[in-house]
Amino acid sequence: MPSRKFADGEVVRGRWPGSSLYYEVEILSHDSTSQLYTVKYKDGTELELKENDIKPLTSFRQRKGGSTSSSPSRRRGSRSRSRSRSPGRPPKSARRSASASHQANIKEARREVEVKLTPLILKPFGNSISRYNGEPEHTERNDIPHKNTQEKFNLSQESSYISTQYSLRPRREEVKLKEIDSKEEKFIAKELAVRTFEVTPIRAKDLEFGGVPGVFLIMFGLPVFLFLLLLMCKQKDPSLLNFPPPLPALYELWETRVFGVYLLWFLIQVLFYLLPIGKVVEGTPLIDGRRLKYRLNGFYAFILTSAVIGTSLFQGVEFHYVYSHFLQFALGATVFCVVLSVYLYMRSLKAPRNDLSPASSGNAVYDFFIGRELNPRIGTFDLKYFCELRPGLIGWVVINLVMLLAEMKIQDRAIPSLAMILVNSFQLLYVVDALWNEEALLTTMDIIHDGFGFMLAFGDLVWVPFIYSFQAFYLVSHPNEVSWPMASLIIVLKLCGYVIFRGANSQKNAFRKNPSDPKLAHLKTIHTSMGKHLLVSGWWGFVRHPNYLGDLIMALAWSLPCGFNHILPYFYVIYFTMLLVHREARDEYHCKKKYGMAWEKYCQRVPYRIFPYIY
Ligand SMILES: NC(=O)c1ccc[n+]([C@@H]2O[C@H](COP(=O)([O-])OP(=O)(O)OC[C@H]3O[C@@H](n4cnc5c(N)ncnc54)[C@H](OP(=O)(O)O)[C@@H]3O)[C@@H](O)[C@H]2O)c1
Ligand SMILES: CC(C)CCC[C@@H](C)[C@H]1CC[C@H]2C3=C(CC[C@]12C)[C@@]1(C)CC[C@H](O)C(C)(C)[C@@H]1CC3
Repeated sequence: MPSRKFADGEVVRGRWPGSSLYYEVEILSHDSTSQLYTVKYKDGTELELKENDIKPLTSFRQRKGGSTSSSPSRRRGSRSRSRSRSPGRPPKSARRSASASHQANIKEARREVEVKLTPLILKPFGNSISRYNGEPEHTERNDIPHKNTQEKFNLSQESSYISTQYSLRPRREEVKLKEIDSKEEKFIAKELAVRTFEVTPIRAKDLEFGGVPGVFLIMFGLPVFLFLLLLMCKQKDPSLLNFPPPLPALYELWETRVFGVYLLWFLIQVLFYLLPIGKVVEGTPLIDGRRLKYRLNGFYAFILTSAVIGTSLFQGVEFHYVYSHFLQFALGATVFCVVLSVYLYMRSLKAPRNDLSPASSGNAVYDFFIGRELNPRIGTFDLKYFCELRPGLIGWVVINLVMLLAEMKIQDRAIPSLAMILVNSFQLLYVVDALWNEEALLTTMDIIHDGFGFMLAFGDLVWVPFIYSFQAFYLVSHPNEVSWPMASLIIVLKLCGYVIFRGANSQKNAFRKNPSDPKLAHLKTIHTSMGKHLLVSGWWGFVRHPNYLGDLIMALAWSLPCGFNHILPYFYVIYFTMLLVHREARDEYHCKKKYGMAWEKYCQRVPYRIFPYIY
C-alpha cells in the first residue's frame, strides 16, 4: 500500500495550481486511491493537490537560510533577489521585520518569483449565464480594473494570499502583454471554475441532512408522512388530536390505470420539453470548464399543456378521476420516483469523475439520496432540469384546477369559492413566474451543487404536486367562506411577498448577468477574492435572503384563505420555513467557503439571515 508523506491536520505549503507560488495550507484528508491530498488554504478554499505540490514548512525555512538548492524555484528566487531595486520589492529591512505568517507568505512568494500583476478582464460567468444564440454577451465592467496597469505585488488582507482576479508571472518572461492576457484569461477562468466547482471528497462530518441515518429516515419517513397527511385531510374533522387514520394496504392503493395516466402525463411533458422552440442558453461552467446548453421552453410547455387541458375539458374528459384517485396518483408518482432514483444511481456508477456532484460523498445510501451525478443526461435531454420545472410544477397547477372542479361538484356550487379562487390564482402566479424566469433555475444550488437522486426526484415529482396543492385539496372537503375585506388583506399580503420575492431574485439575477447594468449603479457592493462582487444594499442589504422572506410571506398568504379551524392547511408554511432555514444554512456554508473573508464582511453589514431583527 503506498504510504503518505503528510498527516491530516499538518500545516504545510501547498502550490497554488498553475503557479509556482506556495501558500500555507492545512492537510484535511488524503485519498489513497487517487493519491490526492485535500488541503485548505487560509481563505477557506479547499483543493486537491498532488504530493509533489506540497512541501513541508521546513523546506522553505531552509531556503530562506541560504541553501544552495538548484531547484527552478530556487534559481528564480536568487534572480529576484538580485533585482533589489525593483519597484515591486520593498526594502530589505522591511522584509526582515515582517513576523506575522501572512507577511512570511508574502515574502516567500516574492522569493519564489518576481511577479507583475496584470488585472484581467473576466467574463461574467460564476453564476451568470451566457447566451450563445446570437445575443450580445455582457462583460462584467464593474469588476474590471484598468487593463495593462502594472500593480505592486500587494496582497490584501481580504483576499488572504492571492486574488484570483490577478495573474502572477515571472518578470523574466518577455511575452507581449496582449498574448499573456488572453492566455491568462483562459487560465483564470478555468481556475475559477475549478475553484468553485471542485469535487472534493466529503468527510463524514460534512454530510448534510443528518448524514446516512438522516437521509435514511427522510427516504422512508417522507412518503409515509405524505400519505398520512393526505388521509388526515380527507377526514371530516382533520384535527391533529384525532388518531391518524391507518395507512391502507399497498394493493388497495395501487392502480395500474392510474399509473398509466401518470406515465402519459410525464411523456407529454417530455414531448413538450423536446420541442425545438425557445431560446437556448448555456449554464454555469462545470468543473472542467464546459458549459451545458439548456433550452428555455418551460413557459411554452405550460401554454401547450393549458391548451391540452382546455381541449380535454371541452371534450368532457372526467377530471374528477384525479381527485377520486388522488392517493393512487400519489403512489404512482412515488413508485415512478423510486424507479427513477435507482436508474439514476446505477447510471452514475459509470459516470466519469468530472460528472459527479460536489455533494456526493462516496457513501452509497447518502449518494442515492443526494444524487451522485450532477447533470444526468440522455443525449441532450437533461433529466434533472426537466423534472425540476415540468411534470411536478405544471402538475401542481393542474391538480389545483382538479380541486377547484371537485369543490364545485362536491359542494354543488355554480362557481368556485373565493378561498379556492385565491389559492388557485396565487399558486398559478407562482408557477407561471418560475416558468417565465426559467433561466434563473440554472444558478440554483439544485442545478449547480446537488446531484440528481431521490431527494430532488421525490421533491420535484411527488412532494411539489401532492403537498404544494394541499390547501386546494383541503378546501374541497372543508369549505371556508372568506369575506371580501379579508380577501383584500390576503391579496395585499400575497402581493407584498411577491414584490419582495421577485424584486430580490431579479436584482440578483440582473447583477450576476451584468454587474455594470446602469439600473443597478446605485447599489453598493463588496469585492470578493473570487473576482465577483456581493450586493450589500437594495434587497440584499435588507436581509441576507430577501427572496426567502418574500417566498415565506407568499406561503402564508396561500394558507390564510383556508381559515383558522385547523392547523393542517398551515403545514406548508411550517414545512417551508424549515426547508428555507435549512437551505439558508447550506447556502451560507457554501458562500463562506467560496468567498471567505468577504462573506464574513457581508454578514457583519447585513446581520439578519431571513427575518429582519429576528433571524
Ligand atoms: N417553493 C419552494 O419550495 C422553494 C424551495 C427552494 C427555493 N425556492 C425559491 O427559489 C429561489 C432561489 O433560491 P436558492 O435557494 O436557489 O438561492 P438564492 O438565494 O437564489 O441564491 C443564493 C446564491 O445567491 C448568491 N448571493 C448570495 N448573497 C448575495 C449577494 N448579497 N449578492 C449577490 N449574490 C448573492 C450566492 O451565489 P453566487 O455568489 O455564486 O451567485 C448564493 O449562493 C428563491 O426565491 C427561493 O425562495 C423555493
Ligand atoms: C427532502 C425533500 C422534501 C426536499 C424536497 C425539496 C424540493 C421540494 C424543493 C428543492 C428545490 C425546490 C425548488 C422549487 C420547488 C421545490 C423544490 C424542488 C422551485 C422549482 C419552486 C419555484 C421557484 O421559482 C424555483 C424555480 C426557483 C424553485 C427551484 C427550487
